[in-house]
Amino acid sequence: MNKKNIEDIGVKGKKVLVRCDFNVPMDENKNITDDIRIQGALPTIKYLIENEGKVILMSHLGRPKGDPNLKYSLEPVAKRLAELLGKEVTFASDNEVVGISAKKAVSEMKNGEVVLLQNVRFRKEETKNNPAFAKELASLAEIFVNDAFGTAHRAHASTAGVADYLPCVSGYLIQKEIDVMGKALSNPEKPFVAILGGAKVSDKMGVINNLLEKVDTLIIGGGMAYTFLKAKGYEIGNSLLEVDKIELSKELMAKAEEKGVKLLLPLDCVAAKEFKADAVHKTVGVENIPVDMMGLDIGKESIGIFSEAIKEAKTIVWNGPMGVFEMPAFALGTKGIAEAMANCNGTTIIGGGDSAAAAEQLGFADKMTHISTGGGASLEFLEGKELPGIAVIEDK
Ligand SMILES: Nc1ncnc2c1ncn2[C@@H]1O[C@H](COP(=O)(O)OP(=O)(O)OP(=O)(O)O)[C@@H](O)[C@H]1O
Ligand SMILES: O=C(O)[C@H](O)COP(=O)(O)O
Repeated sequence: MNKKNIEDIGVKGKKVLVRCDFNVPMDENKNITDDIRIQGALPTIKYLIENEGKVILMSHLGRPKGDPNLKYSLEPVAKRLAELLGKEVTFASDNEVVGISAKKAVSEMKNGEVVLLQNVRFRKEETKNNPAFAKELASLAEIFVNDAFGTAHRAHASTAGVADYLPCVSGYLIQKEIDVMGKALSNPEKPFVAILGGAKVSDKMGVINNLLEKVDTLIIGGGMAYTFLKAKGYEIGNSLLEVDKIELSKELMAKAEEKGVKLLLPLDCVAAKEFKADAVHKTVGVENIPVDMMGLDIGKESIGIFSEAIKEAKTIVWNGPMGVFEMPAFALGTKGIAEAMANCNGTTIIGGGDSAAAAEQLGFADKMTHISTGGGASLEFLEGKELPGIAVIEDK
């Protein structure tokens, strides 16, 4: 993708407004439980500091729905960021985001200093992409850097609207995300294998449809596999089923055949009586799922077949866990796939969300080529959609 980035624009002495995605998980005591998105923003922030820009950061956190609810304050992020940078980060706590303290902090900034604004979703106008709010944000700065890949699928005031009033370039995080995933989609080294899992077929329809145009092998596991198995005529007991997607599953299987894409579905599964961590369970062939049980993970045979396909691949994209990995009894399938990816020689890309969390939790994260910081955004990217936060970045 031929977009301008921060190196294409002079930042020395300039006020630079940077949209990050600091939407990080926190526990009830407001401790950040995973700071991967803050870490992901550091290269851009460090570049701007080193090149003597005045760095004004903004982000959303959670969904406060336009109310200044302090449960969603970005103050803990300012603290963590300061620790990671080893440098003071001034937090402008105005509930109206662009308020007295933000304006004062920005007007007093020296080159290389960092200010973080309050959660942009404290303003109702943010998610409506209101031009007046976008203009207010833009009035703080001279350059807009979008580095919020995780929010690039939202056309909001701070992700897209602000670009109507300021020159807009990308940060390193967005650039890396679009470079790695863009290359996998447009010019993948073959064989190209995609693995899709997670709960719902409906969430991934567009992704399956787009990837069928590009991959050599498509592996489908997780809860969504049962709708495909049902479409093939298997009885799936109490497993997850989207009845209204059975026809579509048939169409997608027909498309795979027509395109010469090898479609792999589970051959066996770990079936349980209940959706519970300590539920009675056993491994059965998919043709033998008892009527009173539900498939909560792929079985060993499936792990073996899927791993073989991964071993041969040169490009692998994975989105969605193979089973209910949050419960140890049903995490082996997801672990097996993560392990096969970690040990293969190809380019390995994890499309964010739950699969990224699973790879992290299971200890394979540092063995992957790229783990996207976007959940919904990476899905839309894999669907082949143009993301509004990327569309606004100026072309080279
Ligand atoms: N066989 C199954 N039955 C029921 N739930 C399942 C099954 N397999 C996986 N899941 C659940 O699917 C959920 C993940 O689904 P989701 O579609 O959100 O994945 P994801 O695409 O990785 O996440 P995101 O959309 O955030 O990127 C997990 O919580 C997991 O427990
Ligand atoms: O976590 C995410 O996927 C992004 O930060 C976007 O958040 P949203 O779904 O609340 O817009």
